[in-house]
Formats: sequence, C-alpha cells, structure tokens
Amino acid sequence: MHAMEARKLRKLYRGTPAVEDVDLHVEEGEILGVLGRNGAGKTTTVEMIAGLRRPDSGSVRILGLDPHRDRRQVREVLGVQLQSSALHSALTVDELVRLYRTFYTHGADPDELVDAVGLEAKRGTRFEKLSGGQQQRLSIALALVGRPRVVLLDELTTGLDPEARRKIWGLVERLRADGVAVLLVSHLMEEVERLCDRVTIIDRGRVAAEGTPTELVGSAGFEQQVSFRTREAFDTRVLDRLPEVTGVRVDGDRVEITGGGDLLQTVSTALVHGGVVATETRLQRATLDDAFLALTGRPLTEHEPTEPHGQETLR
Ligand SMILES: Nc1ncnc2c1ncn2[C@@H]1O[C@H](COP(=O)(O)OP(=O)(O)OP(=O)(O)O)[C@@H](O)[C@H]1O
Repeated sequence: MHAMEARKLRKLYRGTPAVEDVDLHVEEGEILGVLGRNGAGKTTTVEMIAGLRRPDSGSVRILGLDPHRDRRQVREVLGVQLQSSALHSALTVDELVRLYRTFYTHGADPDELVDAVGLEAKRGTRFEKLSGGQQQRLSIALALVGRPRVVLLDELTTGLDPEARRKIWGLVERLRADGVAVLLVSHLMEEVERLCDRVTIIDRGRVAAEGTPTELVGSAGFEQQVSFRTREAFDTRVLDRLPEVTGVRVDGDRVEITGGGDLLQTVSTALVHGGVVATETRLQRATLDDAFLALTGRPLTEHEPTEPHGQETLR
C-alpha cells in the first residue's frame, strides 16, 4: 500500500478540465515533488487529495483511507499546508499552535514546533502582525502540529528568505527521516533538486513525466559528461565496455566520457578497479530545468495559457 495514492483524478471548472487523468503516489519516508507552471492544476490536485475539493472522477487514498468517507481518521494522519491560509488574525503564534494542537489526540510539542520553523521570537505576536514569510512559516507549523504521517505542502518556501528557506528544508528532510510521506508542490527547481526523491511534472492538467530527477533528465534525452585528468597512458577499454558509457574521448592527459544512468559513480568505480589515478574529475549534466523545457516544450517560469473559467468555491 502506498502512503498516499491518487488515481485518475479529474476536475472540470464549468466544463473546462483543470486536472485530467492525474496519477500520483508517495511512499513512507519519501518526498515527491510536483512541478508545473502557474495554472497547471497543482493546487486543484492537492485540494482534491486533501479532501477539500471533490474530484469529478478518480480516487484518493491516504494510508488506505478515503478523505471524504473517512474524514475523521484522515484528519489524524494528514497535514496540509496550502498557499493561502486565512487564520484567526487576532490570535498570537503561541495561541494558534496550541489551539491547533488540541484538534489532535497525538501531536507535536508546540514550543519545539515554533522553534523548528524559526518563530521563537514571534511567539507573542498576533497573526495579523506577522510578515508574509512568518505567516507562511506558521502555516507549516500548523500543518505539522498533529504529527502527520502524510504531509501535503503547497509552495512551501515561496516568499521566504534564503536562511528561512534552508531551515524549512532541514525540517522537511527530518520528516522524511522520520518516515513521513511528503508531497511538495514547488516552483523552485533548486528546492526540488535538493529535496525530492521523485518528481511528477504536471502540464496543462495532465502528468507529463514522472521519475527521479536523474531519470527525468535522462528521459529528456540528455547525455551526461564525466571528465578527468590522468598522468598515465589511458586504456579506454576500462570504460568502453560499461553499459552506461556511450563514448570515450582521450585528448592528451584529459579523458571525456559521455553516457547515462549514474555515470559518475559507474566511472569512478571502474577507474578504482582499473587502478587509474584520476584528478579534476567533473560531472556535467543537464538540469531539471533543461528536462522540464524538453519534456513540456516551454520553461517552468511561463504561465499556462489562461482559458475562461467559471468561478467555483471550495467544497
Ligand atoms: N475555483 C476555481 N474556479 C474556476 N477555475 C479555477 C478555480 N481554481 C483554479 N481554476 C483554474 O484551474 C486551472 C488550474 O489551477 P490551479 O490553481 O490548480 O493551478 P496551479 O498549478 O496550482 O497554479 P499556481 O502555481 O498558479 O498556483 C487554472 O486555469 C485556474 O485558472
């Protein structure tokens, strides 16, 4: 059983599909990144997984539970941080965290959680007096206060400064180490490349590609290049026979290898076995940004073409 599984999710807004045929799953101790342009359908997908919006068709399971049918049990195991959270503006950070803690039978220590998101100096500050980034950090704390087993994070660190961002990344890495299943919607390639074990690219409401960052770069048809220098005469047969290697070029003391898979690891191991002393070893490979462009035809920073949609409220 997957910790979270969404199958064939579909959502229309006034007849126009916003999400079509979307399959996603996350395992315990795994971070899945969901990457897509503005308007690609990511938030709609997360809201359906959270049970905040009913899909027109398809199903969601959180630890085997249905977010609508088993609402009460799902609340105990699921943590959700959405892009815009309207919280009681007159309550302080401490009051809000303690209030949310009472919603759960088992939960986190409120003081530790406030420290973990870096709001220790703001404990007594009312929500309305917090900066946008501080409100964002508070919404992360509130998503985690029930010690959830599955967490949905939408635009986790948008608007945070680099230091706060690194702190929150550390927090998400600790969740993974504790066996929590994390779904992370993001616009930031750096965040996705650093944190995510697997990535699903959503484009125009559909899954365009899915895999580890390395697999996505590979599936976009990019080759990697490993280069190094060696003082000894180099026999290319050490590398030629490896399935990952597609080409070896020797230019004086410099050797360049092209190929796929985990090329750096494969080449390094073969060189050690072959007794070759290599220096200045470098790996060059396309980034997830390049893969996104190749797989969807447009860069991540472009917006989805806007189509007229009727308004619909959460239900
Ligand atoms: N409540 C709504 N009523 C009507 N149309 C909507 C509603 N919410 C979203 N849409 C439309 O559905 C599509 C998907 O929107 P969604 O918010 O899910 O995308 P997103 O990938 O999360 O975008 P962003 O990165 O900007 O948050 C967009 O075209 C959007 O305009």
